[in-house]
Amino acid sequence: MSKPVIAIVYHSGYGHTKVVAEAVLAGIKESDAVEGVLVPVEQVDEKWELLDGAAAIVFGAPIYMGNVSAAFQTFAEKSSKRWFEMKWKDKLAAGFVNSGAMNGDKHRGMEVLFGLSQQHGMVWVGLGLHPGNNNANGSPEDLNRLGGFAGAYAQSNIDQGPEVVPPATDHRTARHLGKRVAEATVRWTGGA
Ligand SMILES: Cc1cc2nc3c(=O)[nH]c(=O)nc-3n(C[C@H](O)[C@H](O)[C@H](O)COP(=O)(O)O)c2cc1C
Repeated sequence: MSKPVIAIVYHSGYGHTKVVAEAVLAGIKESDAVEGVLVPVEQVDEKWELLDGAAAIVFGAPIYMGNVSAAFQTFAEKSSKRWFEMKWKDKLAAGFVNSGAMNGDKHRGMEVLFGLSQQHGMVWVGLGLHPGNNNANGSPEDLNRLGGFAGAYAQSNIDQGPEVVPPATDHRTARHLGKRVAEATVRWTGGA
């Protein structure tokens, strides 16, 4: 039997959110029992069948003007064709967002990703971590330094390129999400 597929559907206008998507993929790849695939929204028209066959879909977007980017939202609207037949019902879902500001209205974007998953009848997997960087001994190096619960949050200084930001700590948090979704997928599907 083939391995359950976890697709990561993401948009990245300038490469920063792509780095986060790659970190999620690295976490998925820690498991031999599942297969991870990156799907940039620009390529989604060739990937609908792959998404229909996936066991889990992780959604990722940069925050533009306090919301997920328009390109991601275009993908979300195109996915309505799947919604009519409830093709994604009972797949696992998870999300990650990335923005320039520490807050930057990231959670608003995360709620859009969650809402998309619920429209499709999917089952949401959160981050499953305590917040880091929230006490006297805490540090920006902590896992989950931005203290998210619903998914993986990342922050990229707006004057630095994706080879520098988001920082390694956010890569680790995103990697944790990928690993968690892989483990959840094995439990949810009964494994390969
Ligand atoms: C059109 C536009 C709007 C943006 N709006 C926000 C915002 O509302 N909040 C924020 O924190 N950062 C905002 N940013 C910064 C981006 O979220 C940040 O640069 C992010 O790393 C871009 O990711 P990408 O390279 O994957 O596109 C905006 C950037 C652009 C280009």
